[in-house]
Amino acid sequence: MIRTISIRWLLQRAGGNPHSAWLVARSRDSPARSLSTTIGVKAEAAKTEEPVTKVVEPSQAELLREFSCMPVQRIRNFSIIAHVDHGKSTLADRLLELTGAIARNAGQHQVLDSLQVERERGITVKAQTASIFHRHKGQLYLLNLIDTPGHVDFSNEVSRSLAACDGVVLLVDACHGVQAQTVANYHLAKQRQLAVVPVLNKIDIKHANPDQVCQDMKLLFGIDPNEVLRVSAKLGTGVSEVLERVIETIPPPQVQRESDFRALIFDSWFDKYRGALNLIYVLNGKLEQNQDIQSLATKKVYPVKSISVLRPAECPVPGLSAGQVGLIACNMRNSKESIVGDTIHLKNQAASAAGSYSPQQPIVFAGVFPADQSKHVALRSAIDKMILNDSAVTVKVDSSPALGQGWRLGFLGLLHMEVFCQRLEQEHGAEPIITAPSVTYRLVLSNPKMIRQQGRDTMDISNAALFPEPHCIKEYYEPLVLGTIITPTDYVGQVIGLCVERRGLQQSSVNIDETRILMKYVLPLSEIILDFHDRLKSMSSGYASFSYEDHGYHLSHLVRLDIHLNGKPVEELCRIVHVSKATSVARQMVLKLRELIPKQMVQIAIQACIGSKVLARETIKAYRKDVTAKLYGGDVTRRMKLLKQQAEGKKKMRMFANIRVPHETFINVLKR
Ligand SMILES: Nc1nc2c(ncn2[C@@H]2O[C@H](COP(=O)(O)OP(=O)(O)OP(=O)(O)O)[C@@H](O)[C@H]2O)c(=O)[nH]1
Repeated sequence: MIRTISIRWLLQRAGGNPHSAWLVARSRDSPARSLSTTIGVKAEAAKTEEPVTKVVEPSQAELLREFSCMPVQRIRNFSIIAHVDHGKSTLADRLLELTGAIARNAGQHQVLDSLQVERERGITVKAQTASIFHRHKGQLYLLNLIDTPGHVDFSNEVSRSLAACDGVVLLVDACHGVQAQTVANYHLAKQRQLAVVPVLNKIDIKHANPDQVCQDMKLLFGIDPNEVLRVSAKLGTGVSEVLERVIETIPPPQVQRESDFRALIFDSWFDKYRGALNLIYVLNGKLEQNQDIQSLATKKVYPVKSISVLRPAECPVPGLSAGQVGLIACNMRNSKESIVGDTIHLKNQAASAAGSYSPQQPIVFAGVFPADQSKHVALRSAIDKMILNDSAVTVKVDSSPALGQGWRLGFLGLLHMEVFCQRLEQEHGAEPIITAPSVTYRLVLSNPKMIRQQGRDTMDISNAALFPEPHCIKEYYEPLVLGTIITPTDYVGQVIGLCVERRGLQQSSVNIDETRILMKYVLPLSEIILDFHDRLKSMSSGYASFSYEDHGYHLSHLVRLDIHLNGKPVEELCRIVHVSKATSVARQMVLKLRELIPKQMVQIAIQACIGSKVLARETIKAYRKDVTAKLYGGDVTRRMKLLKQQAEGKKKMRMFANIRVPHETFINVLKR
């Protein structure tokens, strides 16, 4: 006989506390008692002497009810951090499946990589949050999981995610071992004093070497090999132990429920109907719908229109308490109002800043202009919506005689820039022109007239078009980075060759084990932003890895390299380069442009120059229509006449030549 008990009735019997009712549901001492005090159970009784109690998983509605009254002690906030492709999103999938947040075998992979650009490129570019419930030793826990990106260009996403966490799952691929981004992310977590759960992934792969990787983790991070969990995120092996370890090792949030409401905005995005949505981490007190909140940065007041929790789909909840993560809509309109890193509190209550998160400083700058000035407003609105979702991008108004009004955007790397532009196109239908990206150089001016204009004797410049004449400059400085490279010893020669070619200076070299080496190099930032990572990967069959940190400015000698098409300078293509690289860069650029610019009705001369000195030149021949095709036999003079007419027509056309340069040329020309 199966009896199903009404949840409402059981809740009443348990004094309205679903959790205590749930606990009793698990006791199996007497059939009568279990039947009368159990929530969500079906009891199979009578058939056997020993009654069997079957616990049914709580429904979504019950879980959300649990959410509202979840004590802080049963909340864990953690991020999954790792090097690129070590399996973070796959592990997140398994955790979501295991906890019932998504259906098993739904055929969807990397569920949290929901952006089109993430699916197309197979990489995570945005950290994504999911609140999941898991029962451990009879108690239900709320786990806020954040899947972070692994690529160095999106490290801002990792830092902002860690601001809302008390611990991390440090995932390491059992085949590739510890990589440069593993080291960088581990130190980021340690700086914030977060608990670390070390996990080895991909143990199902035949040539995986988990013991060796554990030894490397011991050497580099001092992690005891016995503490390292071994899982296969793909097959699901050992994944439940990860959840158990998260609950046991990561401390509950250090928050106060009794004090006034205070929360950190750690992500935001734009919704067509509701405006800017803010993902918040509540540090103190409680927030409920229709309360008025105030931004600490702007002092503006907003009514809370809706509150929801991400599971990973949005589920409305009546309120959020300290320690919880949730999404609020409150009529904020743009990135000037919804600021990632800002603190919100209740209206007219004093509050201090909630978190120590501040976005990373961009290192690569590029001009972004509408292809047609009539699209200026649409592009501005698209950029504004995008920076709401990507707080690492900086925007300044810019203008160019050739391209009109636009913006100068700052990014964390070339991939970041490419992804941003791809998202502008895919998510907002904008197709801007992007100028050659550049780092910020520092110039000490010598010309008193220039100094008077600038008001100071140094000038920071990232736009090559504004590079002053050489006689105005006393000293040039360029930004450096301290790079960490981990490579198998087999490729050490090629990797050192690449670093030397990129003007790198070796600082140290340590053998991690017999097969791998960790090297530190000081490199000019301009030499690594474009294709250093790709070259490193391809020369080491994908095994070497690279991460970097700021290393200040260094004296240098720079020149401005101009590109002329049929004698006219193309401002978008001019670049600032080190003097020792000018000729080789000039040669590469003209050859690349010859490939990238399609043949047109006129001949195109491509020249790379410093001032009036031409360093390299290539020509793209014009299309030639076969005007003699219709002739059959006949006199040769007739043929000559037609060709002469064609040549005259072309001469005329060249005078009005308007060369079409495809949009993507401006980025692709820089890839070697
Ligand atoms: N054999 C095997 N493959 C795995 C395992 N976990 C992940 N993979 C594969 O590794 C690749 C990368 O997995 P992702 O989950 O996208 O890696 P990620 O760390 O999220 O990548 P980024 O976010 O771009 O840094 C995918 O092809 C996965 O199928 C595993 O346990 N075993």
